[in-house]
Amino acid sequence: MTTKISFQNVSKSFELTSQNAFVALQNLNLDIEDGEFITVVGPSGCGKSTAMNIAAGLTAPSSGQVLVDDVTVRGPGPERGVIFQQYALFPWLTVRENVEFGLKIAGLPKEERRRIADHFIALVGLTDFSDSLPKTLSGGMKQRCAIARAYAVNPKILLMDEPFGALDALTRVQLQDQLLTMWSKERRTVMFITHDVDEAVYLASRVVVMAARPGRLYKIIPVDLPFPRTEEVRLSPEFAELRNQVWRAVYHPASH
Ligand SMILES: Nc1ncnc2c1ncn2[C@@H]1O[C@H](COP(=O)(O)OP(=O)(O)OP(=O)(O)O)[C@@H](O)[C@H]1O
Repeated sequence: MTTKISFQNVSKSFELTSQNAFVALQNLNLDIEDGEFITVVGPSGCGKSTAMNIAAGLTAPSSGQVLVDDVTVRGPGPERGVIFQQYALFPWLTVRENVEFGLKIAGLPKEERRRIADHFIALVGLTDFSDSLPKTLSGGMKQRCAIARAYAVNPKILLMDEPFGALDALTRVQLQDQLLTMWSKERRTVMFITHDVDEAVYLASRVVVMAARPGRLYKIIPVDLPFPRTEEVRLSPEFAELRNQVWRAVYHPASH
């Protein structure tokens, strides 16, 4: 197995006053393997988004470094697709135009852009809405569009910060399944932040649990559940046991 993303002693402090700094992330060491799906959970303020933003190249670490394919991250790059909780679609572009956007920037010819966009729009189940504007879509549909757009440019890494956080429970479960289906076909490396312990266990091959004040890695819990993950897996005693284990690590870190 090869390491795709490597957090090496990554710390981040924010200056509050000239005398006072807040440590958002302390000495994070974490290797994510090529093609792995990891989820990151932890109490509010434990530095999950900070860690992801550093990997995305949107925030610089105060010390340490993140390597992607053995190269230090110094800014955003096309091999890393980022998806946030807020859909961040261009409101004046249709679903297809949104999905084609990155391909256009990359200079792909029109027919190829269209073929790739249509493929990913179909994968997320939005074919009938290809010509719709974002404002006419539900929250779940907007997020599907954002996922198709991120996938279309073929990033080897997907960094997802609570992408399903704003969605209702049913849409959320549907998008989890769609994401896993796409992941199993096109093995990207995924780092996925969530507050939802069930979601964390359902999606991941490893759950990374962080703790707060200062933000740090607390525990890594391997998820030895079979893929594809199905309703049967979700209802199994093994799933329940893992969920309890993650829950205890997140909410009662000192008690075990
Ligand atoms: N620009 C900033 N200036 C000062 N403090 C910041 C800044 N960005 C983040 N922080 C602080 O760093 C800590 C970690 O923030 P971060 O957003 O990474 O946490 P999180 O685990 O993603 O939280 P949540 O689950 O609530 O989204 C928080 O206490 C936050 O207030």
